[in-house]
Amino acid sequence: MKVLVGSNNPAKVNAVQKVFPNEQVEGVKVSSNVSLQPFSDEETLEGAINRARQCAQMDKDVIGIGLEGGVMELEGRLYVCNWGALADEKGNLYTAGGARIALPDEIAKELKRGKELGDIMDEYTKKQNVKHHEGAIGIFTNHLVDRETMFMHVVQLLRGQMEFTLIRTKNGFK
Ligand SMILES: O=P(O)(O)OP(=O)(O)OP(=O)(O)OC[C@H]1O[C@@H](n2cnc3c(O)ncnc32)[C@H](O)[C@@H]1O
Ligand SMILES: [Mg+2]
Repeated sequence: MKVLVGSNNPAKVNAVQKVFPNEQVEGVKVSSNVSLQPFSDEETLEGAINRARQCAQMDKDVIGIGLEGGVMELEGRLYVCNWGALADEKGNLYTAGGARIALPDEIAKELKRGKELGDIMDEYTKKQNVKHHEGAIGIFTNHLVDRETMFMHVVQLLRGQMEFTLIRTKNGFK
């Protein structure tokens, strides 16, 4: 079985490879078909599903995984949020959400002005491509949880749900 990941971002592809160590994992460029900066859980999840479904249709005997980052507002604060989806050729779809943390006000302000979080983080840290490395979550947790680790958790939740369904179907329990 091949696992196609709808992104070439190493933080995403490496997370999937670590959760599927015995499978061939490949990153492929697909469109999320949502905004470059999703601004709600709904839009972020939709982006993940769109990526996963396109990957699942690309080849035979593959599963497709879509991982999408975004931001969402809750009680007046902006949180970075993450969603994942796993699709197979038969049309089964599994979804899971990742950790979220509140963003500092100065970051939220820039997001509301229309800037992308990835660009804001590069300016803020004076680094390049933070989104391919530790991500906003890594920076604002003092590197205790980086973007790859956070996505690994999402992918574990996806793989676990798929396996649960496969075992349930095989054993016939409800
Ligand atoms: O190449 P792709 O797969 O698109 O990877 P990406 O880093 O652009 O990630 P997403 O499209 O999933 O994220 C949507 C936007 O949110 C930003 N973003 C989300 N989480 C982030 C994080 O932890 N650190 C930095 N930017 C993040 C990112 O810059 C994107 O512009
Ligand atoms: Mg992107």
